Amino acid sequence: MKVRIFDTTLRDGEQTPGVSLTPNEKLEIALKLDELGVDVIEAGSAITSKGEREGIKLITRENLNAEICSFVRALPIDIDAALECDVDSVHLVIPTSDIHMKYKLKKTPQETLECAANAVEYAKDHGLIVELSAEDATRSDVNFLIELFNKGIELGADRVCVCDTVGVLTPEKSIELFKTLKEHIKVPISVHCHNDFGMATANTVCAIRGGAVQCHVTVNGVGERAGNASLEEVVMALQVLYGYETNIKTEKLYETSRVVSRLMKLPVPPNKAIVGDNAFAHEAGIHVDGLIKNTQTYEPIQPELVGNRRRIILGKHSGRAALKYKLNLMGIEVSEEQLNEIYEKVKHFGDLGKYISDIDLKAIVNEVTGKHAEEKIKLDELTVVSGNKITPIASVKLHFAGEDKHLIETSYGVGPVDAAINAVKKAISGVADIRLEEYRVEAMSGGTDALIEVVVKLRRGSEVVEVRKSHGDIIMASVMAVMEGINMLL
Ligand SMILES: CC(=O)SCCNC(=O)CCNC(=O)[C@H](O)C(C)(C)COP(=O)(O)OP(=O)(O)OC[C@H]1O[C@@H](n2cnc3c(N)ncnc32)[C@H](O)[C@@H]1OP(=O)(O)O
Ligand SMILES: CC(=O)C(=O)O
Repeated sequence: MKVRIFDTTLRDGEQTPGVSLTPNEKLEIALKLDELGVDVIEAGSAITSKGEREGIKLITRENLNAEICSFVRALPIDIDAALECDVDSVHLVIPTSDIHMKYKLKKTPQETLECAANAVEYAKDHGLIVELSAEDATRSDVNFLIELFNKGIELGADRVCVCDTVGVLTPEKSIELFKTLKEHIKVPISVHCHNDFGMATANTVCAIRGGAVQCHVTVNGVGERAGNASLEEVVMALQVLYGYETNIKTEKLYETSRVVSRLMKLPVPPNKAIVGDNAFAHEAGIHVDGLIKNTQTYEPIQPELVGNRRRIILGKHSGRAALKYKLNLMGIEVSEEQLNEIYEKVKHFGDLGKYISDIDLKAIVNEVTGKHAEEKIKLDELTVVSGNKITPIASVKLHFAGEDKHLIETSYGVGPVDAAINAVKKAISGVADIRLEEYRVEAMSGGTDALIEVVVKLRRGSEVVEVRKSHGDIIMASVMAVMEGINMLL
């Protein structure tokens, strides 16, 4: 069976406290979602604001493959706002639990039912596809839920949706509830789960097993409070563990995750299933040994299937097989005796609480083999000028050891860090094509004099290095990290 994916990253996902997307950012995410293959894009809630409507309009103008939907309350004013944006469908929501009807809506169940019925009729009269959605459905009387859904269906609702608004569903209850609903509802049933108890993925998958045919999900599981069911988890669980099909091009999951993370300014936790940077990372020696022999020993799926990649990390838990593998990848040959010595040093640094980066490993190898890699390009001078009445400007003087020459370059930036890194990039542009793929500030203790840790990821062709540098000055930490990465790639 093929499950329809209704993506609500741009609506419920954008309700993540503190997140707000510009119209163009919404469009960028919508284009990625369409490429990914979602069936429905809930582009927003048209009544919310002028900017929200601008974003939805930008998306509807693209004529994407996905159905474009707006959230609406059961109110004509919301439906009119959605119509103004030219959406295909509305996610027409009405609360059905006693607590929501009594305290929030201030309506009796009968008045609520009439409110929903009028709204469905209004939306259908205006040519919209209607997904009639019961808010707080999982704390509602199931007979009332069925009555309300069937009233809506009578008036033309095309689909219905059961919302576990505060995430209190359990997998067992989910299967039972959807089995019951399927017996009484003759249109496609959708499920919308929240992650308050970390059960959103399990509850969504169980809803499908019970009889739902469409699920509401968000990229990276973003959303209100603890978030929504995560698109990547639900899709992969449905496909790999239960044998359902979806239209998702799974190899685009990782890149979609990173676009959403970047635009929403919400980092993806390293241990996030499927798209986390640790989802296919291994340190434990026994695991890495197994992986080298056959990746299936410690990976349920291949990282390429979801566009992620395998990472072998060296540290306290590493074994010799991992070390040999890493050295081999880096093109470093050592004797068995040197290997043992390097291995002991890796363990020693691990015991000190350190993780061994590629640079650390190279330094250890150099120490053991007596070869000292020279710094090919050295930062001689760095000057940065920034302030409230000046475009940040930086100049760097680099020393190229091999040719014994100096190069001075100047550049602007949006801030002093950007200006400094732009100046370095400009200076080395004639030497090698090295791109800065990722820049983040990872750890900051309190206080204006705190130590700043900067992480950069640089690429030269197919070679990628990640470097961390700490310094009390964020500009120095940033430039030192970039310079070290450049030297590694040269
Ligand atoms: C579970 C969910 O995720 S629901 C979706 C949540 N999304 C949003 O809230 C979108 C962003 N919201 C907004 O921009 C604003 O809340 C607006 C524009 C929708 C409304 O703003 P306001 O008119 O100032 O109303 P406010 O937000 O204070 O209160 C909500 C009103 O909608 C009513 N309402 C809530 N849900 C529904 C519904 N499904 N159908 C009909 N009316 C509803 C409430 O009863 C309340 O009405 P009242 O003012 O008569 O008491
Ligand atoms: C409609 C919705 O987003 C919810 O009930 O959670």
